[in-house]
Amino acid sequence: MTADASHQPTAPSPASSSSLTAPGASSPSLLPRAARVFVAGHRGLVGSAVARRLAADGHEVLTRSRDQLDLRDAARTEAFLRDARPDAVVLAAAKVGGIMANSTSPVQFLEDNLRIQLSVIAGAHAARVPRLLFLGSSCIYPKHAEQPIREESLLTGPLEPTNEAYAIAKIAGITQVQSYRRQYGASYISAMPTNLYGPGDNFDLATSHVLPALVRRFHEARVSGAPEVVLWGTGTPRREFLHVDDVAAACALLLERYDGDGPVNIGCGEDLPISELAEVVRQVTGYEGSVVWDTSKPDGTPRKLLDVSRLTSLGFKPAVALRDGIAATYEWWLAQQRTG
Ligand SMILES: NC(=O)C1=CN([C@@H]2O[C@H](COP(=O)(O)OP(=O)(O)OC[C@H]3O[C@@H](n4cnc5c(N)ncnc54)[C@H](OP(=O)(O)O)[C@@H]3O)[C@@H](O)[C@H]2O)C=CC1
Ligand SMILES: C[C@H]1O[C@H](OP(=O)(O)OP(=O)(O)OC[C@H]2O[C@@H](n3cnc4c(=O)[nH]c(N)nc43)[C@H](O)[C@@H]2O)[C@@H](O)[C@@H](O)C1=O
Repeated sequence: MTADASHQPTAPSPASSSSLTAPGASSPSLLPRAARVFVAGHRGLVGSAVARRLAADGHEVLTRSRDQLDLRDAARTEAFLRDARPDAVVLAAAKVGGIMANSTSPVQFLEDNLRIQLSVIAGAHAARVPRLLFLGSSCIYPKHAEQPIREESLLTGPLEPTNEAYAIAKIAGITQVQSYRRQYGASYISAMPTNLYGPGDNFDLATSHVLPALVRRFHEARVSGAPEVVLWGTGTPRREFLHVDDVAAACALLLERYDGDGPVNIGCGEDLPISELAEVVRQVTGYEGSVVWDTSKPDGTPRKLLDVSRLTSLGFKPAVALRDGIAATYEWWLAQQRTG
C-alpha cells in the first residue's frame, strides 16, 4: 500500500494541534450534509448503532461485510476506499471481547487490531478520505490511573495485564491517527468509549463482556430453576456502562464538532461495582436465587470511570438510564432467541 501525501494539506505543528478544537453549535458541521460515510464493522454492537444513527441523520452509510472485505487485507481495503471515495470513515471494526477472551487470545487481539487499523487508517489517507473517527477503548489507560480518568492519563503508567495486548493495539491506533494529523494535517480523530452494551451485543459466555453475560446467566438460571448463579471474580471491580445508542450519538457529535489531536472519552460519568450491576440484572430478569463469586476468575482493572468533560463540553448528554437500557437489551435478546 502506498500513502502518497503529495496532495495533502500542510501539517499543523504538534504543539498547536494538541488543543481541543470544538466549533460552537452555530459553526458549520465538520461533516457535510448527506455525507457518504463508510462504517467499518457495521454488523457489530457499535457499528450497527452508528450506522442507524448516521442514516437517521440523513447520511448515506456505506458498508462491507467481513466476507466481502477482510479489513486486515490492506491492499483490498485501500482499493475499496479509493473506489468508494467516502466523505468519512468510522472505524468500528475490531477484534473485541471480554476479560476472558482478551486473556486467552492476546495474539489475535494484538495482531487483528493492528492489521485492521493499519489497513483502514492508511487506506483512508491514501484514498484521500477527508475525515475519520477511530474507536479505541477505555482499557488504553493505566490500570491505576487517577479516577475519573482524564485523556491526559494515556501512557502515564502500566496497563492492566488481562487486556494489555488489545490496549497496546488501540494505543498504536491513537498514535497512527495523531501521526496522520501531525504529518499530513488529516482531520482524523479518536474516541475512547467506556464499557458498552445494547442490542447487537455478544451473548456468548466464553467471549462476551460482563453485562450480556449476566443477562444470559440470570435468565437461564431462572428458566432452569437453578438455585445459584456463578459469576466471575470478586464483584468489587467498578465499571461504567453506556448504551450503544448513546455511543452512536457521541460519535455523530464528534464527527460534526471535534477536530482535535487528543482522544475523547465517551462515557456517562457514573460507575458501579459489578456486584450492584448483578443485582440490577437479577431484578430485570426476575431471578430469585443467589449469586456465588468464582474468585479463581480475574477481576481485571479495579476501576475504570472516565472523565467525560471533554465530550460534555461539546454538548453530549446520555439519554438511556442503565436499568432501562438493560431491560431493553434483555427484551432484544429474548426476541432474538424466539426468532432463532
Ligand atoms: N463493546 C464494548 O464494550 C466496547 C467496544 N469498544 C470499541 O468499539 C468498537 C466496536 O466494538 P463492538 O461493536 O463492541 O465489537 P463487535 O465485535 O460487536 O463488532 C466488531 C465488528 O468488526 C467486524 N470485524 C472484525 N474483524 C474484521 C475483519 N478482519 N474484517 C472486517 N470486519 C471485521 C466484525 O465483523 P463480523 O460481524 O463479521 O464478525 C464486527 O462487525 C471496537 O473498536 C471496540 O474496541 C470500546 C469500548 C467498549
Ligand atoms: C470494554 C472492556 O472489556 C474488557 O475489560 P473488562 O471491563 O474487565 O471486561 P468484562 O466486561 O469482561 O468484565 C468486567 C468485570 O466483570 C466480571 N464478570 C463477572 N462475571 C462475568 C462474566 O460472566 N463474564 C464476564 N465477561 N465478566 C464477568 C469480570 O471478572 C470483570 O471483573 C476488556 O476486553 C477490555 O479490553 C475492554 O475494552
